[in-house]
Amino acid sequence: MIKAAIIGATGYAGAELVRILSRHPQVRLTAITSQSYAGQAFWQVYPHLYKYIDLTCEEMDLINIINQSDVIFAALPHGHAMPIVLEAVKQNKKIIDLGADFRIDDPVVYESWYKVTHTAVDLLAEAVYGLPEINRNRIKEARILANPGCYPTSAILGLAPLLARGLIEPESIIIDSKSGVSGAGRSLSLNTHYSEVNESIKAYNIGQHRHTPEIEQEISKIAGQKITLSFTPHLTPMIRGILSTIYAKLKIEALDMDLGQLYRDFYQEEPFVRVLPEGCLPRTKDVSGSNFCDVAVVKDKRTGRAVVVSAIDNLLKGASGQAVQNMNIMFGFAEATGIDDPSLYP
Ligand SMILES: NC(=O)C1=CN([C@@H]2O[C@H](COP(=O)(O)OP(=O)(O)OC[C@H]3O[C@@H](n4cnc5c(N)ncnc54)[C@H](OP(=O)(O)O)[C@@H]3O)[C@@H](O)[C@H]2O)C=CC1
Ligand SMILES: CC(=O)N[C@@H](CCC(=O)OP(=O)(O)O)C(=O)O
Repeated sequence: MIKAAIIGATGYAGAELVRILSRHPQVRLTAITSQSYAGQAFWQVYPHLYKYIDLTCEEMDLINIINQSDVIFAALPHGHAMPIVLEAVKQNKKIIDLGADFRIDDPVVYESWYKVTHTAVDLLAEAVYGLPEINRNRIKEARILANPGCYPTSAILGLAPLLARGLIEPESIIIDSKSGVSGAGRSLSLNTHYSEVNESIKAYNIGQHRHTPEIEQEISKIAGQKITLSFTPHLTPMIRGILSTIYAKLKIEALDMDLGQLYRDFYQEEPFVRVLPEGCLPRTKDVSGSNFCDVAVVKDKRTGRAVVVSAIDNLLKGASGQAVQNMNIMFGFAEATGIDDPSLYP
């Protein structure tokens, strides 16, 4: 049994961590923090978790919280994880950051996209990008785990088999992603309130979304060459889910290949990637509340393009489910412990 703390437990990602970890057989939750709800019982903030845990939200007393824990989850807005990671490393504890602060290898790239000064540059090289399907062996040894972004999870898992086999023209990649509104977090904002998002779909941040360098960095590693791509996110009137549709020009040698078989072989051993049978396409509805990433690949013979569709729940495989999957790997627990129930969401 390990002791876990969640910093930022009252956000959407943090609340999902509370829900999963409160039922995880190998974990005891020792502390949950909040900036605005300190002193309140957690269930008062999230009534659907009444009787799951009896912890009260507390202020971030970093040194003590880290001292009392074996693993710390940081679920804060980007720019806030650096002091937590520094203290966790000082106390030689494992830290899983759900934000973006340790995902980008190059601090200059991080600072230019996030407009935040990185204050723990010396630790960036140690951080492991936590996509188990790609980095499982490194995750086993990780002390600092950079949990991937939600859009990048759907994009990288969709592209990995084609890139690993060198079957697409790397500069031809276009990623078109649609997200539910919970991807923007719980804080109130004009862009995400009901009458702005309901019955409406819009593209945003074209060519300048912060997940672009993260996707490019990780798929470049898989391909073994530097890749630049087009990524367009969309906000859709649903609460959870991301559907990514990815287009890429196939190389000549791939035109006659069975791409579905390629994907099935690539993800054969993966507990959380489901390559759908031919003729079936992923839907956000089918992964909602689960840690699954559903994937399908279609060869568009007329244009010579591969069209890949992937679906995840942004709060689970795109955030907290994946964070627990990573924790399981880091501590040697069975990888699906606590996240193998497809009805996770009440
Ligand atoms: N939502 C999603 O789908 C995904 C989110 N992530 C990442 O996970 C992290 C958390 O996201 P999400 O849960 O959506 O965010 P929310 O806005 O829903 O929650 C943020 C949490 O951080 C706390 N917080 C906010 N500002 C501060 C601060 N200055 N100091 C201390 N605590 C603070 C909030 O406390 P309080 O409640 O008291 O205000 C809350 O607990 C982010 O980095 C996000 O990018 C990653 C993948 C997907
Ligand atoms: C719908 C929506 O607004 N989505 C968010 C996703 C960001 C997120 O959660 O990602 P990080 O973990 O990298 O901050 C956005 O586009 O900014």
